[in-house]
Amino acid sequence: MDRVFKYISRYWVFVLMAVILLFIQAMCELTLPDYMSDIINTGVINSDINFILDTGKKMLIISLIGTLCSISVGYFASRVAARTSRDLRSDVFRKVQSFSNEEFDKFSTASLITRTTNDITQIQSLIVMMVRLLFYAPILGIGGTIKAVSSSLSLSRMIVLSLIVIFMFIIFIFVVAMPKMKMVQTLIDRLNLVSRENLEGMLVIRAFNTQKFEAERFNKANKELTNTNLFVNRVMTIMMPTMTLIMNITIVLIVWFGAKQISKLDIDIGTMMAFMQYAIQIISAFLMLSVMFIMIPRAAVSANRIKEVLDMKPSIRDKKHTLIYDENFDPDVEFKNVSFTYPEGKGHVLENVSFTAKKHQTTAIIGATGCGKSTVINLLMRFYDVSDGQILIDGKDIRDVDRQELRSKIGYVPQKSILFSGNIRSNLYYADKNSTFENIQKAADIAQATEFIESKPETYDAPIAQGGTNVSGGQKQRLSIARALVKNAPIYIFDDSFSALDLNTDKKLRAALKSETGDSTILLVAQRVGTIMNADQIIVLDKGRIVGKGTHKELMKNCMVYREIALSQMSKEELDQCLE
Ligand SMILES: Nc1ncnc2c1ncn2[C@@H]1O[C@H](COP(=O)(O)OP(=O)(O)OP(=O)(O)O)[C@@H](O)[C@H]1O
Repeated sequence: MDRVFKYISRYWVFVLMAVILLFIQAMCELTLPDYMSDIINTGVINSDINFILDTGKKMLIISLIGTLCSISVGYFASRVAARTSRDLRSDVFRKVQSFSNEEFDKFSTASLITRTTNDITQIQSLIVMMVRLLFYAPILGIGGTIKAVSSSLSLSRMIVLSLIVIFMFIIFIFVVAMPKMKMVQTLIDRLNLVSRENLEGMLVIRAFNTQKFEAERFNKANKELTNTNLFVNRVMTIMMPTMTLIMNITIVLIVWFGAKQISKLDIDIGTMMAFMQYAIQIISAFLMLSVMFIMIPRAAVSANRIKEVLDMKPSIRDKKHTLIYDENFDPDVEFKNVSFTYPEGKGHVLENVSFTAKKHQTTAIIGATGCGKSTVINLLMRFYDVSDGQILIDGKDIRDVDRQELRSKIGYVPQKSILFSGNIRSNLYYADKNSTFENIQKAADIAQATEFIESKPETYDAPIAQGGTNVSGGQKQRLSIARALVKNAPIYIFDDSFSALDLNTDKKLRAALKSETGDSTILLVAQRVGTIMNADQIIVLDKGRIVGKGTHKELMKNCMVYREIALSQMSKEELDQCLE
């Protein structure tokens, strides 16, 4: 919670205003019973209507001031809470953006969403309560106690008794409900996770007819959350009526003992009436504090979850003094004895990988699934850092270079094409918002996307749905290739980016790429031999090790793994034909 208090302290002026107003409000509340006592003792007993009306007017004005203060406090409390949660949300968002893949692997996406939304809402509700009650309740409670004791010490014992009972009851509630309250956020995480998987995997779920299984999975998560919430709410539901009951019993006891004292002429009726109101104020103050202290642990769990995100040190960070590439940038990429193990993984995924991808050349990487092709790309993009060895670009270790600078030199097409909601134009300008439309058109041309873009009535303004669900897999790939090409980067990475293209488009695209991006270094990961066989250099990976390096012809002669892959996809005659 201390982290949250730091955020709140930015708005100390509003908090101070609220505290001043709360003080005035509490003072107003505390003086009202005195006037009530005067009305009874002087006005009612002496049948003095004018006194009753005058005092009534004063009470009305005091009530009005109290109400105005209360409204203003509500305004300040909401302002502090809303601004604090806005700051928290943007800091969490910014932090998450700085995460490398390692941190994403640690927190699930569902959990990060719950932390940014639901957890911060919990804190926001607590802040509103805290600003309103944390100062008000003690002022009211202490003020009420002073007034009650000074009006009747003997009746004050009733209040002490009642507070002891309430205190024990609250401890009971605390012990019973707290463990469940703390579980709620984790259960929301779980429900989010199942919902996300269900919505994202809807097609697979339908294809495999697993709706029933998924419904059961969802119901289980939903039921657990509902039951926990129900339990907590039931406990909270019995809390208020029980408290009211205790308060009413206290009032009855005050009236009973008070009546006896009135008959003995120890106190007058007005004092007893005022005392009753003080008792209500003291008990209410106690109730307000208890409700707040019950809310605090749940919000503390949320605050802790947010702190975990904010305190997470990204495993990949730029060095204090980073290098910048100059205008003589040489886009040669060199892997020098690179080995890599995933943070949560066991054993090397890449072992002693060394090769150089030269400018003006296409370097292809091929190998069986899971052999480490995408890992090579992930390391080059610095989504992860190498465990051993070095990756050099322009002769500089990429760990010494500013990450933004590094990535500005690379046009990257990921294995899974990702488009953003908007339209085709906004997705292509995503790479460079200052690009010219001619450049955009050229990129679309190279990516073989022009034909399908222009077949749409809105052409470049054709809408793209969230996740690019309203275009085909091949069209999505072409748009994401075009987006990378808009950058006019000195290095291009295509991570299995042609897999959804038909062979003809694949061929045309590669030809256009070669003629238009001739000066760049191209790294091409592929599963299809047809896609890479004309590359200047082919790296063959097998279980994270390089087992072959050379041109298609050379590898067909001297690399068994490559030959097996090639022959499993095409006949020898076809392969020879393709090369001619
Ligand atoms: N985030 C991760 N954490 C732990 N292990 C991982 C992670 N990502 C990949 N791996 C493992 O690393 C190995 C190499 O994965 P990689 O994605 O590089 O293979 P690939 O050759 O690109 O496969 P494909 O052709 O199927 O895309 C695999 O065994 C995979 O299970």
